[in-house]
Amino acid sequence: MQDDLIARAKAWLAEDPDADTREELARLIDAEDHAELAARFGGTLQFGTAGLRGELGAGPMRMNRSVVIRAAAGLAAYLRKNGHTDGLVVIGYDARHKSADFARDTAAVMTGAGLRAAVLPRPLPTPVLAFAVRHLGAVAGVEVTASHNPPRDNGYKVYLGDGSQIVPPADAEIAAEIAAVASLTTVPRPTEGWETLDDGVLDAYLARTDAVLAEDSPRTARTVYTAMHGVGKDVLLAAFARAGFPAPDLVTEQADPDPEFPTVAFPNPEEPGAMDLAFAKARETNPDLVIANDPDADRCAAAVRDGADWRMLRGDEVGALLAAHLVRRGASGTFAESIVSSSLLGRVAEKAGLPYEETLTGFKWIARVEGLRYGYEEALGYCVDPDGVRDKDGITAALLLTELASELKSEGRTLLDLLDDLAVEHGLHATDQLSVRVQDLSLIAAAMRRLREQPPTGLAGLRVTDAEDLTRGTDRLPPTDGLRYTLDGARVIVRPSGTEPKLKCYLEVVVPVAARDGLPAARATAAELLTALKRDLARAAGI
Ligand SMILES: O=P([O-])(O)O[C@H]1O[C@H](COP(=O)(O)O)[C@@H](O)[C@H](O)[C@H]1O
Ligand SMILES: [Mg+2]
Repeated sequence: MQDDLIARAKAWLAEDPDADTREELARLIDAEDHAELAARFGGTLQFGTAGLRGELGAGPMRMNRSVVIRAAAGLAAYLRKNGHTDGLVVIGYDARHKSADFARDTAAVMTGAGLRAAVLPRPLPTPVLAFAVRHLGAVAGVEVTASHNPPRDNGYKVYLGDGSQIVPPADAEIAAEIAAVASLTTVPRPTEGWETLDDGVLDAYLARTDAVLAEDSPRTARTVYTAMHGVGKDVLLAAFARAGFPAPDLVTEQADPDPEFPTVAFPNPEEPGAMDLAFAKARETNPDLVIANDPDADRCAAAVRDGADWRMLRGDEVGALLAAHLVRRGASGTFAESIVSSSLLGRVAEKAGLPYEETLTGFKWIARVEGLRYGYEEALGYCVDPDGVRDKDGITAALLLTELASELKSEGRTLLDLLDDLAVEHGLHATDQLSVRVQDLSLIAAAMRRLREQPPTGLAGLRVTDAEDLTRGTDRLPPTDGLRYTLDGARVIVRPSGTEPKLKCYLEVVVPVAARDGLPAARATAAELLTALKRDLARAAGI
């Protein structure tokens, strides 16, 4: 067994084109570090919520040049089998460690497979790549990014010609082609022959952002903006200037790309502390709104002044605000969200007489909803212009939210006032998340098992009226590893993250509100219920 492990590691090492990972692997082999080798050679990275994602390092369970070359070769084989023998593959990348190398390897493999490859001119937001796929008539797209993951991670998002990320069965078919790549020596990798795109594609993306805003809407809201050490700044500033918004005040320490993300523990606006510098700036400049992108700028977070200080809006709050704004503007088409997001969107759509759909987690699902006009997920993702970008887009979401803030400002109101309106109209929909990061992935499986073996019959004093195991799928949803509990006035979903070593529990309580003056009491009740739900759920899951 252990000899086999060493043999596999040596075979991998012999083909590894990257001096960094070669050195790392040679050290592990010399040290006969079986535990580390088993962790790296115990399987292969699989497509998750958003493509491949994992820690940088040597071996098939890590992100590295060998894994990327195999992934690209598998994708090329899949495209060729599906009749795209000389189609265009467009490739984007963020500013993480190795991202540019992985993009170049992908272009080389596509070129070697007889496809045409075009690489974006520099590190750019993921939505620019998603836009470029359809704009350029590509048969596929790849974005090298690990989004908001820690600095040591990287990843690989795969899009097909419809501009959306892959879903079953394409992901399994591509995975089978990847598994069939026996040796890197069978993968031709020319050193040239692909195109590096110029700024034309970015100009076209920016021109398209015009479609997001109403022609004569007010553009007065002042903002503070952080790019979270990622690639969003230049494109966001260009889009804001084009729209005629005041230039955002930048969180300068986080404005430019830095693969070490030095000022934050995790470059994710959802994580505690990530917004500290943005809040400090906001206390100085007192804007109408604080906006953050995640490092690949497909997420958009927002914060507002609430009483004496600033507070983050939850993804579900921003999701409802944007929906209400689009409804006020007379939008038509389907509103959609993932099942882990707030049920308030369904209420808003219903009231407006608009079709509404629920999907599994991830924009690979939301973006495919037929007739989609607006889609969002609680993880700070919003698709506000599906004809432009069939994925979440942190730039256009920021534009639309800033337009809404401007419009409310012109009425002497704020985003919080609009949230109050929604609560009075539809009941207070309060959400929270219990998210547990683990070192040892088996803890997540153990928690899921425990919940399956001993399903809770009540949580936070509320009765569980329905317990669904989503691995069986439902009449509307394909199978997924998740559990959903319906309670009297609450809903809980538990699932393993598909992008990070985390167990995520999504909580929602709905508290009726008779009139505006009942809001503070409703908020207090909701907060208590959410706290109790977290406590009882953690106990039931043993986490
Ligand atoms: O990382 P990003 O910004 O691309 O975001 C990715 O991960 C999020 C969290 O997924 P999970 O809960 O499985 O970790 C998903 O909601 C999103 O659709 C996906 O694109
Ligand atoms: Mg992202």
